[in-house]
Amino acid sequence: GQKCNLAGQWKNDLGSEMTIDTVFKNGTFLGKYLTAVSSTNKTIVLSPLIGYQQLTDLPSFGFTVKWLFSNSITVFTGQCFLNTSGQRVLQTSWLLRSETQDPQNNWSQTRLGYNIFYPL
Ligand SMILES: CC(=O)N1C(=O)N[C@@H]2[C@H](CCCCC(=O)O)SC[C@@H]21
Repeated sequence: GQKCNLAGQWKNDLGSEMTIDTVFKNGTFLGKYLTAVSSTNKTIVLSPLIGYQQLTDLPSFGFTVKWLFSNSITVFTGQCFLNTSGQRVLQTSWLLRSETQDPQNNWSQTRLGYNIFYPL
């Protein structure tokens, strides 16, 4: 059985909220991401995500968010754990890739971070 499924609503310490809709039998899932922070000055809007999780007890996963308010993409990867109280926790790393018109700026367009998500 699946101890730590990704389906449901999640929040991280930045205050961003994520909803993972149905996890299909092959581990694919769809969802939505409402970020609380942005590297742009654009108005933040709910953005779609697509991902895969393994179908093990404490699954590894990956997903991609296509931001609808900025020309950038974030890819997340991580694993689902249970804390000592049996609560699900998502330990993640991410890469935020921004777009630049000038290839000379390519070196500076990828941000890396780590973040933990808790069930909402
Ligand atoms: C979980 C976490 O750390 N993050 C989160 O919840 N929001 C920020 C970034 C939002 C990017 C918005 C689009 C843009 O600024 O181009 S994705 C990684 C980071």
